[in-house]
Amino acid sequence: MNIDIGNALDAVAQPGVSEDSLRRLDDRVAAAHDRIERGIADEEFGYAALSLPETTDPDAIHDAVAPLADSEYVLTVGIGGSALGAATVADALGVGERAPVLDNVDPQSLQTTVESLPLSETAVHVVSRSGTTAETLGNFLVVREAMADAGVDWTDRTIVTTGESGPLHALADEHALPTLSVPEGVPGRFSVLSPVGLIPAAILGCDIEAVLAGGHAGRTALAPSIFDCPAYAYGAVAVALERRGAHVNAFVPYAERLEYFAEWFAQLWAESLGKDGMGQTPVRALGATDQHSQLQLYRAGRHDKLITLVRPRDRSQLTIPDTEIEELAYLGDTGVGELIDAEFEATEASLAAASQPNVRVEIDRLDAASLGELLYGMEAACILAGELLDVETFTQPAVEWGKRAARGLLGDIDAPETDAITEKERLVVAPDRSQ
Ligand SMILES: O=P(O)(O)OC[C@H]1O[C@H](O)[C@H](O)[C@@H](O)[C@@H]1O
Repeated sequence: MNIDIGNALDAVAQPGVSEDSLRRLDDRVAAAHDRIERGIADEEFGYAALSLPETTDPDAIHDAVAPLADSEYVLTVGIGGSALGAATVADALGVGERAPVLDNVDPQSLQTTVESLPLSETAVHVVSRSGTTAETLGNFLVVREAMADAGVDWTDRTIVTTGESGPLHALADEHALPTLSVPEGVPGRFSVLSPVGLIPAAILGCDIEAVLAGGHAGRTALAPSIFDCPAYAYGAVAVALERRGAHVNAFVPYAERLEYFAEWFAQLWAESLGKDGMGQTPVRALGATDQHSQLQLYRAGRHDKLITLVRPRDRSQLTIPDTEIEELAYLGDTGVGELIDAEFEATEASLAAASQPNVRVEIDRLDAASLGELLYGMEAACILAGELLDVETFTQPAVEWGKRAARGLLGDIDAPETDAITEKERLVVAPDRSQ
């Protein structure tokens, strides 16, 4: 993974960061790097995520999924960090269509998804670190019943990834389901390089060892200076720009198969850094599609954004055929990859010409190893950003508040947070239907 931060410098961008400020920030990055290395060595909560490329055992994953190797589809049932990683990996490796995800509780789409799957050829991967998340368990109970109704033995087709205890763990024990652990000390949004993110890809025959090898390359690339370490360069520049007014981070991959990656990044950035009145708001976009919609704002709107442009350097070859239409002659014999790269470079230049800060992130190609490296790099960038902002990167109390309020409303727990729902201020405006 390479990062080009040239278009974030104050010589180009407004807001921008001077090279002098970057050099000053580098001292803090060196201290943060020491802190992170200590956290990794001591397997501290959160920091332990950065050792996953070494601690995740791909053989244990292969053994656990072996009984499900005949599956055409893998349905992941989870939410947030327990779903986005699996979807991101499967999508990026080209098996996304065979790896649907239930990460919401919309009755209509739940029903449509379940009805559309050949349940006897579908593996179900239920993931919940806590084992208590209402959306996940509710969805799973619906899927389980649909399987039973279709005459499919759900216990033969279900694999569970969860914490060391909790209701999901108890259910897995009771039915002797193959079970893997969400690694100790790793919050869901940092767990992609573990069974949480790798199981669907493994069932569908992808090279999970290569994903982990890419993560390992990211691990060995960590270094105490932003001028030597792409992941830290990204995290540090994002923080420096946020301090100067870039409160939004628009993450724009120029590869369809990285669309889910932008979703995964959004959770990582928002849940980890959105604290103490700080944190960039992540926005998801897709190049080149969203050039034809959002780019207007990114170029001519407020100077409150960092635009992160992501692309693979090598792409598969596909040529646009020659045409007899004279006005389109320039397209004939051009690679589709060349076209999207031209769009990428034009967008980057157009943002710079309008002094809008942007950063280029490049991977070699969209394969398992580069994906692992990119995932790891963004996690390290986020942890570094958390250190520089001095926030609690690995907790999410604001999310937990809402979870407790909802469970209280459903009568599961006695949660004081639930009172806020009944005490909500109301000023309802409805159409006047009296005439
Ligand atoms: O894995 P679970 O315990 O089911 O949690 C699933 C998700 O729940 C919450 O929304 C948290 O904020 C997420 O970080 C977490 O990934």
